[in-house]
Amino acid sequence: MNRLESNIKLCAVCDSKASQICGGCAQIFYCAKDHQKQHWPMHKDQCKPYRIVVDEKFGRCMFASKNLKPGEIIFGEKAVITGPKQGCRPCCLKCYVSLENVASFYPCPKCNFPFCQEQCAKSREHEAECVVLSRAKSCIVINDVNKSHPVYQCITPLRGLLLKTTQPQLYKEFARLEHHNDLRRQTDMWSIYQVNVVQFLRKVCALADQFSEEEIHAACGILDVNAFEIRLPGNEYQQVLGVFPLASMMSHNCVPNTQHVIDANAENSNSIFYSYQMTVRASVPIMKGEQIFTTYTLPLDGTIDRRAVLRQSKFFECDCSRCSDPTECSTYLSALRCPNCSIGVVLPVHPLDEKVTEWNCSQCPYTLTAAVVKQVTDELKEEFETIASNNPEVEKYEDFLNRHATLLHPNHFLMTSARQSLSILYGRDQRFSLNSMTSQQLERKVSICRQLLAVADIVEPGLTRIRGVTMYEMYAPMMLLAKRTFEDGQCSSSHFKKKMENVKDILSESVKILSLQDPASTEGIVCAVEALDKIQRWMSTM
Ligand SMILES: C[S@@+](CC[C@H](N)C(=O)[O-])C[C@H]1O[C@@H](n2cnc3c(N)ncnc32)[C@H](O)[C@@H]1O
Repeated sequence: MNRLESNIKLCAVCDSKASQICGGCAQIFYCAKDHQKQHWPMHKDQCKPYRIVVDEKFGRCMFASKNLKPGEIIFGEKAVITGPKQGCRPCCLKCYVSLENVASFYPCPKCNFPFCQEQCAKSREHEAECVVLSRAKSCIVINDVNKSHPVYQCITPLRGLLLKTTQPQLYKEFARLEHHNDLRRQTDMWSIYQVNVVQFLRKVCALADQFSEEEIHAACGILDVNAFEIRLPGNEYQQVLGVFPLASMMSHNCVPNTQHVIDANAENSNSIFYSYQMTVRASVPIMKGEQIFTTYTLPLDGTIDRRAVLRQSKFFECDCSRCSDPTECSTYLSALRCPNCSIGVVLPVHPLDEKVTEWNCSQCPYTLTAAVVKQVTDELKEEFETIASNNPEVEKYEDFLNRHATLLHPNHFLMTSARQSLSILYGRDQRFSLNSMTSQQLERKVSICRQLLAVADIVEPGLTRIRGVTMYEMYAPMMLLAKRTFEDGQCSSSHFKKKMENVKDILSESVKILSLQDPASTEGIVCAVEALDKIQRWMSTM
């Protein structure tokens, strides 16, 4: 039995009975503080609240090595590379601003790639790749900045590959990531990469002596399987990817227990891409020995869509408890309403066999085939997309909710998405500014936020961005409603005070959650903190 398994904990320095535990990893014990101090130089590299384990199902994965509280940092990590996402529109290769937002761009004199300004073209990030890309200068002609161009597909894999010579230690970390070449070989993407990346880099950029076809495909696969999307403030389209090798060790679960933020302005360090810093925190309590999960999909999507994304881009069949449950942990995010009895919900009998499963009503013999459910859902998705992409308006989403209330469960993912948009639009749409909204409309906004929270708290529980943002959206209409009823003499001052206490609690929680978010997106946090301060001062005078 080793030191960890024994019930009697021994000091890591002198083997005497220990009374203290290392607070960082909860794995090592000491008899006294001075021995802990003495041991730190040896221990610091191993002192982590997680461990990486190889598992038959998940491959390498991460487990908590101590109990973690919600909000506690599990690890922080800087990107080994960043780069444009596949299929992105033309963007600056340094700061990733979309070139459609740039009045006149600066073409790099050596390789012809367009940058938003000369300074970006001369950045260290572009040096090594420019040498390679300049060999293909004549092919790098980007005329239409509103349309994606295939030449952007090779940039991020090339950045990964070039680490081999520019930063061999980082290349080792990059290259050991999962690429699933054997499974990807059968896909359409493989043939696209073969032309746009492999042949382009080997033939046109003359890299055939440096990188085999297999190696270049592996770089493409590593990005598809592991890269995280980086949301840059003010950048409407998610165009940027970052590789964070340690964060890649987190497996997927459709109900994750972590949240991560990526700060795009972290201090520069030795890597040219190191300014992107990821921080991963526990979003709920995680017990020692529990697996640490992130999510590779959108938590508010339904099971069929989430499983399709995971199958196509991550090459596994998700069988987590949410995917296996027809009700999706009682959220009913994929459920339909029964048109036959009007009281039952129609759910898949075998949610993991989505292509063939029957969908049965919970109250009557009504049944639907998987094909019919798919057809109906696809049509509604298309309708929803049209609303979302063409100047989204309150009335259009409300109309969508009304028209499909007899067909879709109130929590169906399309209804929930409509509510998520409405939770923001009410109060922000010019025709629905908070002060001009009727009390009924304010109540509607609060009720939409509550319905959204009820679902989000199950599929993305704990201290999450969606909870912070939704609570922030709730506080102002609640405060206005309380004020209006008080001023109209419809509630006593003690009742009013109680309501305001409730508003303060909601805002405080929102501030607490949003403060854990990317410091670069401080706008919301500053507003929330200011509002909280105002309420607190105001209440102290009541
Ligand atoms: C980002 S990598 C995670 C690290 C990977 N396990 C490794 O050993 O490098 C994603 C891959 O891990 C595996 N994986 C992650 N979550 C999984 C899950 N819930 N079920 C099965 N496999 C999973 C899949 O092979 C997936 O393509």
